[in-house]
Amino acid sequence: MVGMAVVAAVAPLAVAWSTKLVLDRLVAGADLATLVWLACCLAVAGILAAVVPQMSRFLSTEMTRRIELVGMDRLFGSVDRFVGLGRFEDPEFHDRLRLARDSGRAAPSDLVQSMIGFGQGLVTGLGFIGSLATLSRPMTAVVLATAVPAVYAERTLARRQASMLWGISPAIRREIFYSMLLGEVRAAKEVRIFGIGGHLRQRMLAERRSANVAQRRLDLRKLRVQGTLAGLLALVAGAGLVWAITAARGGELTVGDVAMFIAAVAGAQGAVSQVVSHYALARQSMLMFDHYLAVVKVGPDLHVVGAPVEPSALHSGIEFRDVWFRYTPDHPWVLRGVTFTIPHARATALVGSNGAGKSTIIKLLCRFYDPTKGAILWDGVDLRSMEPADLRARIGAVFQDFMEYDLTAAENIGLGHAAVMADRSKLEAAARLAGVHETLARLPHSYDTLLSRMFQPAGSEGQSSEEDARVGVALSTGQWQRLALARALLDDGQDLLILDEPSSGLDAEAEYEIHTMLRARRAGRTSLLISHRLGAIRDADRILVLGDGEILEEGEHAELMALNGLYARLFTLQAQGYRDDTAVATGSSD
Ligand SMILES: Nc1ncnc2c1ncn2[C@@H]1O[C@H](COP(=O)(O)OP(=O)(O)OP(=O)(O)O)[C@@H](O)[C@H]1O
Repeated sequence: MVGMAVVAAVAPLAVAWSTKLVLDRLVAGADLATLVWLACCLAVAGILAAVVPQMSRFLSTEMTRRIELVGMDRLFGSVDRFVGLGRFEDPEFHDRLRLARDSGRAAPSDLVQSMIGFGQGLVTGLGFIGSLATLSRPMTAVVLATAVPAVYAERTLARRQASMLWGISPAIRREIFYSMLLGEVRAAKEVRIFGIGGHLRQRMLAERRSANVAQRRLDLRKLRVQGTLAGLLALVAGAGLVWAITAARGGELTVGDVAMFIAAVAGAQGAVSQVVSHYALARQSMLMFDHYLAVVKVGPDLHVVGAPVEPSALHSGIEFRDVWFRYTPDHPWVLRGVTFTIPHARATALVGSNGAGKSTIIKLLCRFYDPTKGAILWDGVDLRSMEPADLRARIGAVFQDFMEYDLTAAENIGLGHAAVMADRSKLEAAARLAGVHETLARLPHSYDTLLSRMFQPAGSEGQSSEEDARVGVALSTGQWQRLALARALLDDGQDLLILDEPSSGLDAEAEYEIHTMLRARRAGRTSLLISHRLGAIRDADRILVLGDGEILEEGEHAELMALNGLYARLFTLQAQGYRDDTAVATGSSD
């Protein structure tokens, strides 16, 4: 690209000088051979001037593609190294990530291109300025002087552009959110049943309008500044032309000199604008690249220790010791001095009303966050002294908001486990445990069927079987839930199995089956189960009742019933519901 830039920089100079020489020799009546030779030089310079920009355009897009790959790899490599969840919940981080993604793609190549363009403009500019200086020194000084306000103005505009882009980020983020709601299948049902499409569209447009206002304000400023500068340049060129024609008429300049003068003024001005605008682009790219660097170089999101302790296979239990937690200092306390133990080889259940803090306890257990006060101990060792990845390797989990991957059934269970993907028996065993094997085996391509909510793409009839395998099959919510369960059950050797509402989407029979399976599997293993269906957890070895961020009750089912507290009330309420229905059914059949 540098080579191309040198040729591209020199070619216009060669064209201008060849033109001048051709014209001067023509007027002086030179011989045909000289004229033809000069014309050939002019033609070659013209061809180079025409072709080189095309070639350098290809090279620059190729360079952009390659830089983009490196940039994306480093950016998302850094994001993947965030071990906690806190940053993902920070709106400012999302704005920065979006700008980092854009600038990581564009800024490095923009910077390289602007540096090359800068150098190219400098070479051409110096050539034309030198040529102009041979014709008129005052004119050269005037052309050079116009560069000073241009540099200042473009520098200011670049800074304003970068801060405007940061300023409109929240609006852009909200606009993206509304547009996703309008186009996403998951939101489509509610958008239609509640008729909120128009409202969301208006909100999306309002965000776009507010971003447009800021962009327009800057564009108008650019128009004023750049328009004034362009007018100034045209004025200088026009005045110079008047002088050149007058001088040629007075015999001071030849016809070739006039052609050279016109080319030199235009070339010098063009080169000055090129240098200035590339300088501005470079500056803006560097300012925007700060967002990329901010993400790539950001420190760890959770406390790290120099020499992490390897978590041992669990043999005693996990203890929450006076754990206090709030998501940020601006949020209220979610857990207030929670103390309890999840004993080894026992099934512990966590119950409590909505918002009591059950899922938060799980997030702390997986070390997605660290306690604000207090400690969580794995066989007596503080989780904060462990590498989160080592800890998580010992935990299997089904989250309440589990993921549905638009991938094949096999990948949905064994994603990331290359060995398991090759030997399907383990996959199938996990699927059988979760009660989803039959469903998956019946799919058109069995475990290799793509599971997708995006359904069949248009015009898929008559496609090859390879294409056919890419056609998605939709599962029901309960089936997806079983898949998530199979994913958690895949690794048999995990020390702790966490199940946050693992059966909320299942029918009664399936729930019974799954719970019988889990009960059998839990025996002798450490598990933590959250469920609002108290029938599902009544046989747990220990039930913890959480309320308002505190452990209110603790014990086995019978003990808690005898206590006649919150658990007993909730359990009786649920049981009552079933009994009433049974009574009605029995009564009617009688
Ligand atoms: N990421 C978050 N940022 C701030 N507050 C949060 C966050 N997640 C949860 N909360 C708050 O923490 C409290 C406990 O939430 P949590 O999800 O742990 O409750 P839960 O007991 O699991 O409820 P549910 O039974 O509805 O699943 C709630 O008041 C909730 O608003």
